[in-house]
Amino acid sequence: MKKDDYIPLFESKAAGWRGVYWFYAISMAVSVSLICIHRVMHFPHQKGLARWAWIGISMAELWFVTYWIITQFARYRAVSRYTFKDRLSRRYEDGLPCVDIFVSTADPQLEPPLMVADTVLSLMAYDYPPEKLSVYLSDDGCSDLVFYALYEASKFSRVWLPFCRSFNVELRAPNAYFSAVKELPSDDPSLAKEWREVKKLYNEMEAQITDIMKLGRVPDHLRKHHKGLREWESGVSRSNHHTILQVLIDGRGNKEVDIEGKPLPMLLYLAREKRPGYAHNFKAGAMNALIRVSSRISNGSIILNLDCDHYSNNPQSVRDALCFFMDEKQGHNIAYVQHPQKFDKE
Ligand SMILES: O=c1ccn([C@@H]2O[C@H](COP(=O)(O)OP(=O)(O)O[C@H]3O[C@H](CO)[C@@H](O)[C@H](O)[C@H]3O)[C@@H](O)[C@H]2O)c(=O)[nH]1
Ligand SMILES: [Mn+2]
Repeated sequence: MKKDDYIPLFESKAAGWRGVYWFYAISMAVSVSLICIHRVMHFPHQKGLARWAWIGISMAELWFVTYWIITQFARYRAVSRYTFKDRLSRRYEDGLPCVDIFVSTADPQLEPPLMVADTVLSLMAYDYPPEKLSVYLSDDGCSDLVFYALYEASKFSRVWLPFCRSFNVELRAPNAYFSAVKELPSDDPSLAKEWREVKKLYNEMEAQITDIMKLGRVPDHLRKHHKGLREWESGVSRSNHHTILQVLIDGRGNKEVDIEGKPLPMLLYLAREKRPGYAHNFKAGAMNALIRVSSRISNGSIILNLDCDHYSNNPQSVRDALCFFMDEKQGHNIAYVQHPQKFDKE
């Protein structure tokens, strides 16, 4: 590409509402200056407690002002960023990089396995070539309940991914989708039929996972469903166990397909080895373990990291991030992209 031919994959524009920010910043700066003048004018000339109090108050104010100035560095030139995914697709659709997605969970009571399954499904359903996508779940709680939920999610993905694709579903976490779309979304008979079937299967999965949670264990008749559950037969406890690594969907060779015959992304479960007396370093330790494991399996050049309670509400998120990394001019300076977070109201 010649120098002048450069057409960016993203652009940054000054964020809106800058006038409000400058009004706030300037009025704050003026107020702070007035406080300083006031302090100097009221210096207590007599030694004693009043002077020490003056010194204490002035020091505290000085530190607050210093902290405030530092925080303004991140705010005074706020920008909004816009990506051009159509350009990304035109230039790189056949050469898109492999992406490894890391999700972490740590406690099936605090982070319900059904929620973990929803999050994982929203990631598997990204609008991205499935053979280039691998989803890894790290379970620091080392729970067979979580493993079973992931197994159910792997089965449900075979209908959920084609459904999202065919009807261009925006919210690809099934729970969020079915909470938002409570009635039949249109009178198109093919959509109506498929919607009912997919919702029925989702409700079955939900019931199955809710039942095992109530029971507190995976019952024997379900343990037969996946050989991975045998890993829990040898006295595994949360803080003392061997490594459990299970491939639920092996994306290699496009052997595993959805109900439309399209390949599925890879899906893996990892409970890293834990022994008493060793520091495991919480989420950071889990991410390190996933980097080591994924480097031997899919070794994607891009890593996307989410907590299990952060489902993806935009199927284009991976492509958005790639617009930053793959921009010919500015991409070399970018190592990290943070997506905005939204919080669902309870
Ligand atoms: O031993 C642990 C403890 C936690 N986690 C996971 O780490 C994530 C964050 O932990 P949590 O206790 O839920 O922290 P939050 O305050 O909810 O999360 C915020 O704060 C964390 C710590 O700064 C960041 O890592 C998160 O991305 C950020 O959303 C969750 O997915 C956990 O499952 C583990 O994998 N192993
Ligand atoms: Mn959390």
